[in-house]
Amino acid sequence: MIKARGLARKFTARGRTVEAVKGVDLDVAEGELVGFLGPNGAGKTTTLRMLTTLLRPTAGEATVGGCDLLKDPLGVRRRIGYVAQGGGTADECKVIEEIELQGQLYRLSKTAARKRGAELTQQLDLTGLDQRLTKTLSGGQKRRLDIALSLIHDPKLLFFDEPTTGLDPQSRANLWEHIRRLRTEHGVTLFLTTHYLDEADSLCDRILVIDNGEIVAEGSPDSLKARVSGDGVTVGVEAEFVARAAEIAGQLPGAHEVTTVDSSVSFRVPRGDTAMPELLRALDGAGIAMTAMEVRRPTLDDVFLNLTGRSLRDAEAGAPQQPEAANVA
Ligand SMILES: Nc1ncnc2c1ncn2[C@@H]1O[C@H](COP(=O)(O)OP(=O)(O)OP(=O)(O)O)[C@@H](O)[C@H]1O
Repeated sequence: MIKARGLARKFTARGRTVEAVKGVDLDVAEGELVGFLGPNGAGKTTTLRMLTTLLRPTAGEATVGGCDLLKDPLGVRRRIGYVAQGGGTADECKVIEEIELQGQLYRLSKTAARKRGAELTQQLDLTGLDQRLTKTLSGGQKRRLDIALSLIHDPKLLFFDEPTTGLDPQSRANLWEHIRRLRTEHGVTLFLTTHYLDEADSLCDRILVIDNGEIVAEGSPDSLKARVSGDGVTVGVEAEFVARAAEIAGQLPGAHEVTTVDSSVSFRVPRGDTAMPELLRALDGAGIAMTAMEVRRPTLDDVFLNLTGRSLRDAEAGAPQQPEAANVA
């Protein structure tokens, strides 16, 4: 569905050049739900705007929905839907007017737009809201309307920029369900950007981690977590046996970062669930009783920390500000 090679974009503002995206390669297969995760300013939106023809790359090439991005941008636009970060509805428009207008943009007749609009409003739990002004919708309803509008021409590939930014936890969970259903019930391939770790973790089959305009890791949430940091294990033993228990833990395959505090030993192993029985047996053999145990799966923040030396949250705080003016294509 998406194949990009060396996609890059520079911006020049006030004599300063920002390399927003530095030669990104990416592949998304039909039916995948792929997340583009990175802190503010990492280059997510710029990549998305290039892939959706809104911004011309300064280098690289891509095919999107089977069409060449540079040679056939119209073909790309016909095959994709795009939900922008802030949405695109006008406050004073009624829901039905937005749907009809969107249909017209894709050359649907008024009747066809209404028919498709009715299907989409039902699918996205917006039934009965046709006559409401969009400014009266809740954040979640507005976001679902943005999705409905992006699907009016029945695209099989949907780009979604920061789907749940600004939504309360309940609306976020509800929107995640709708996004999942787009894939499972309607066969839509989804490519979304997010800086929320839990969103990428819970929603996506595969995650591309981007930092400073470069992809620094890629994989399923579980494989990323397993590959980069391993599980954290803490076991409690009687204080007099701590040193010996630490020695035993350190001999487990792949064990690293072994530390002790009072009567507990902490370490990391590739798979905590399989290491625990082995550790239990070894401690038992040495006559040491385990008094407590805890296995913690690593988070995507551990992954980011391992890759970049910064936590994703710190990276957010230190994100560069966007210059005031730029030569947008
Ligand atoms: N029009 C522009 N002019 C100048 N610089 C820009 C422009 N658009 C983006 N940038 C810069 O390019 C870099 C990447 O920005 P981009 O918006 O792609 O990041 P992002 O990962 O989507 O961030 P966010 O999560 O905040 O949306 C940032 O340093 C940003 O300031």
